Amino acid sequence: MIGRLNHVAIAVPNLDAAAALYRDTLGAEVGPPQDELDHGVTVIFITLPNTKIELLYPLGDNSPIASFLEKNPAGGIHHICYEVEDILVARDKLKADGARVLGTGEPKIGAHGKPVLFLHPKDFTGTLVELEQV
Ligand SMILES: CC[C@@H](C(=O)O)C(=O)SCCNC(=O)CCNC(=O)[C@H](O)C(C)(C)COP(=O)(O)OP(=O)(O)OC[C@H]1O[C@@H](n2cnc3c(N)ncnc32)[C@H](O)[C@@H]1OP(=O)(O)O
Ligand SMILES: [Co+2]
Repeated sequence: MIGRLNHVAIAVPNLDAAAALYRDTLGAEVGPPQDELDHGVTVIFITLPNTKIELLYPLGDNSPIASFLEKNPAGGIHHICYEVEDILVARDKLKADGARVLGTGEPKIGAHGKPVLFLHPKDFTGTLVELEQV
């Protein structure tokens, strides 16, 4: 059901410092910051030859990454995002198999303008999974 790896997201305590590390030290193609109010994060995408890295920084009072950064003050890998062809078909199959879909259970529009959903990390070997319809 899942397709390509769309991105690996890393929560960071300092977005500018993380962007500089990827641009200047690692020589990667680093995009501009995007505020995603609906998701409570500011993101920067880093384009690699075979996938993307999504740097995440909290935005607003109820950011879903706030407690993650409290527990991991230096930052860390927050989620992985897999592409799916039909997010509702994928959601319904996963729910039928017992997986917990986070939030309202309805897709939201993600940073690429496409529908996304999140799956509980406890149901996926301790890894928060994002699905993005492509
Ligand atoms: C920019 C848009 C979009 C895109 O297009 O790419 C994005 O990527 S937005 C990214 C931010 N959005 C989200 O993460 C939404 C989904 N996340 C959530 O709903 C919550 O973060 C969460 C996963 C339900 C966790 O909520 P939280 O309040 O932090 O709960 P707990 O601290 O109580 O955690 C419960 C339990 O789960 C473990 N946990 C939490 N986060 C992660 C994680 N990222 N990876 C692995 N495990 C995680 C946490 O440690 C707790 O475990 P126990 O202590 O053992 O109970
Ligand atoms: Co993401």
